[in-house]
Amino acid sequence: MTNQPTIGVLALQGDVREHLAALESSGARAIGVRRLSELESVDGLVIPGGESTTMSRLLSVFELLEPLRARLKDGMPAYGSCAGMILLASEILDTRPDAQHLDGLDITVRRNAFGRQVDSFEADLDFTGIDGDPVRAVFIRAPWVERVGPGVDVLARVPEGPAADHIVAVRQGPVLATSFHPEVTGDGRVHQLFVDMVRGN
Ligand SMILES: NC(=O)CC[C@H](N)C(=O)O
Repeated sequence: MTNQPTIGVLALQGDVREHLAALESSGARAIGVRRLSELESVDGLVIPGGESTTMSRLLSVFELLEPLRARLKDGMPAYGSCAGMILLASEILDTRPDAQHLDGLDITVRRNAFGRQVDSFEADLDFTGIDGDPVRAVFIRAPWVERVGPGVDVLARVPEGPAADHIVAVRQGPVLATSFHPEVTGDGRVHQLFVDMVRGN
């Protein structure tokens, strides 16, 4: 890897373009990943928001599920946003029985967790590892994290309101996940954090 890492965005479904742009702004070379050769060529991978059960089905259809599990097991850096967080988890609550997951993070997530109170909302988060202003977080039918394993750092929680204290950002070694969508706010700091993680890997 040169100082400009190549970072893929899983491009089967979801808001791929926004992530590609945010990664490029953070100094990475960004490519969409739809096939095995593309997956093999990247130094790290973003799994975008979208719909986790659909994406899990498409991962099987495109024959990327096992290769992606293998790369994660091998230590490839990854960042999952919303549906991407769900896919990276080791356990998913409130999903379909046939939904697959990638086992890249030792966490239990609850899918559509905020939906019982409100589908979508925004909040300002204190985010460990990101200095300065709070991170404006946009949640869209988002999951939250109900359990973290021993090697997992909690980076952010909902600050107030009915869902206060629920975990919405975590990191385990080279794998980062957020319940929310930093690619839609124009604040590049979460992508910058991930690009720096890939550089440091
Ligand atoms: N914005 C999102 O990625 C929503 C995630 C979606 N609710 C799911 O279950 O996959």
